[in-house]
Parts: sequence; structure tokens; C-alpha cells
Amino acid sequence: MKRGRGRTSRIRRQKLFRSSVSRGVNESCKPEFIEFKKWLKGRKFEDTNLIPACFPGTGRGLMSKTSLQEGQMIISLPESCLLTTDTVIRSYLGTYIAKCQPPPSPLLALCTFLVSEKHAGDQSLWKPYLDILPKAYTCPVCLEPKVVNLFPEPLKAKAEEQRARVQGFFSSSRDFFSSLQPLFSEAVENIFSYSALLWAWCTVNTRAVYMKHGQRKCFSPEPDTYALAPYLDLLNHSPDVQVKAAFNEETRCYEVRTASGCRKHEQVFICYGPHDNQRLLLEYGFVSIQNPHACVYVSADLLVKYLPSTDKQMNKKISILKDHDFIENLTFGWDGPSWRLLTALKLLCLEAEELCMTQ
Ligand SMILES: C[S@@+](CC[C@H](N)C(=O)[O-])C[C@H]1O[C@@H](n2cnc3c(N)ncnc32)[C@H](O)[C@@H]1O
Repeated sequence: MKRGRGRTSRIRRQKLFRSSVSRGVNESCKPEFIEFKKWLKGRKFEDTNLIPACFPGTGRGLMSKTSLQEGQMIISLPESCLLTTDTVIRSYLGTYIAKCQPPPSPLLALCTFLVSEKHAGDQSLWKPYLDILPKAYTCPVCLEPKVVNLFPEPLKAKAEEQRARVQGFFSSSRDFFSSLQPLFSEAVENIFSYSALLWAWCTVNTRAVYMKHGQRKCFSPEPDTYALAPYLDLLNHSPDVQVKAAFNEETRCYEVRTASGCRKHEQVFICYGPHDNQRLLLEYGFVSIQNPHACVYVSADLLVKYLPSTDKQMNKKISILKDHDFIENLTFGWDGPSWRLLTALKLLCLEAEELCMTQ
């Protein structure tokens, strides 16, 4: 067929290209989604706007069935679908949490519930939701050390910090897990293994939405701000969209409204925050191409390497930066060096007399 050169052909070609890039493959007929939909319906949630689909580039997400207007509600998820610390307290774990000294954190309570329910298999009331959760994650804490070693230095340091944090979380939770032994016929060490807790930690950290709960005595004082929101947590991130998302106390639903419209059969995105790619990788295990918040992190070692080695005040300057929390998060963005990086550089470039005057 002769390739058209006119305006109409060009627009048609652009449309075809756009839809082949952004159009997803409908996944709603997969058995796990059929069960999940029934489960949501049983909890009073039925969606008319969106369907699960797999998209090139971003993987599984939600596709619009109709065009969505600016300001339109995209999801209104009833409280009965949310998994929060309230769910955990009301469950068989509640009495064990109340007895536990020192009290577990809200995050530990949620992770314990996820691991325990996963272990319960067919017996779990949450099975249809658990079945659609990822089996594995790509956050740096899940990557092999030889992969983490390939990261740029500042990211590598953060990834190692994250690994140490999760390992500390696991070892400090062992006594709590032991206290749960009466609930299980199998040894708790086998159920609440490091890999099981890591899976639950990544589930909460990559998928939970923000929902503030008041402080309760049965938990340690860390903020209780997580809610797992089944279905809503299938929405992928785009830095270019704006949404309003919050729990509505009147309707008792977690509601998401889009501030940007969306065409029929396109992927519906939400924005997880104005995050650069380092933060997206650390917190969610992916990076966003064409991210307007993308930046390059510059380590203090790199800065020092390119400053005069004869500067006798260098160690003093570095310790001033450390004391004032100016040694990390020094970045170059699309607009050039950040204010933090410029400030750190100004201090590092001061002459000896100027440095004295600043103190
Ligand atoms: C809240 S879940 C979104 C649904 C998820 N894609 C799924 O299949 O369950 C967040 C996770 O989705 C993936 N994700 C979200 N936005 C993405 C994007 N723009 N590109 C690639 N992966 C993305 C990341 O793995 C992230 O940890």
C-alpha cells in the first residue's frame, strides 16, 4: 500500500504509533483477576472505569475503559477493602500484639499479618488479593550484592543502608515472631523467615498508600501511616500527572481523583511524588524515563577529588558539612547544580581566612 504523505495520513500514523506504544493487553480474564474482582465485589467495590492490563515499558497497571475527564473520580475504594493496622488488631494477631513488650511497630504488625495470611493459603480471607501481589520485588534490598556494586557510589551507600535496615528489622522482630508460636503448628522460624519478611516489607513499602491513624498504646511510637489498598495499588506512577488521593471520612472510602484527563484505552497513572530516579529505585524498584525530577548525585569524595589537594582545611570543611547535614543529597538536576551542592561547594572553596570568618 502506498504510504500517504498528507496531513490525515500523518495524524493516523501518529495515532497508531501512540496506541501501539501505550495500549495495554487486557488481563481481566486471567483467573486471578476474576477471583480478585469477585472478592472486591463481596467487599462492596465494583469498578466501571478501569481494567487491569499489561503495558509495554511499565508492566502491569490499570487501563481506562472510557475517557476520563479532569477532576473525575477514578477509584473510590470502601474501607472494608483496606488492609491497615486496624485489620491486624481485629485479627487473631490482636491479642498477641496487645501482650507484646516492647510493643511492635505498625509496620511490623502489617508485615506479620501479610506473612501469616500468605502462609494460611486457601484459608486466608485475603487470598484473592495476596494472589495478585508480586512474588518478587526489584528494590535494591532484593538485589544481589554484585548488582548493587555496579551502582554509582551514593546510590550504593543508600542501598547498603536499606539492606542493613531491613536486616535489623528482621533480627529485632524475632522475639515477637516467637511469641506467635501458639498460633501455628509449624515452627515460626520457618514461617517468618528473612525472605518472607523481606517480601512483606517490599509489599508495604512499594504499594501502601498514606493514611494516618492515631497513636495506639499497643504499637511503638513510629507513625502509623500505611494502608494497603487492593486494586488501587495496581496504578503505576507517572511524574506528569496530578491526582488527589485521600481517605474520605464521610463516604468512608479511599478516593482518587485525576486532575489530568485520560483517553479511552490508555493507562491511568497516579503520581507517587516528585521523586528523582534514585528515590524511585530505592523505594519502588524502578526508574522513570524522561523524569523531570531526575538528577545526578555527587558524593563528597568526588568533590574533594577535584579540589586542590594542598588545602589543609579540607578535613575541617568536610566535618562542618557533616555537622550541618550537607554531605549528602548533593545533586545536579536538569537546571544545573542544586542549591545544596552549590552551598557545599562554596564552603569547600573558601580560603583559610574566609573559613575563619564563618566560624
Ligand atoms: C503500586 S504498585 C503499581 C502496580 C504494579 N505495577 C503491579 O503490577 O502490581 C508499584 C510498583 O509498580 C511498578 N511501577 C510503578 N510505576 C512504574 C513505572 N512508571 N514504570 C515501571 N514500573 C512501575 C514498580 O515495580 C512499583 O514498585
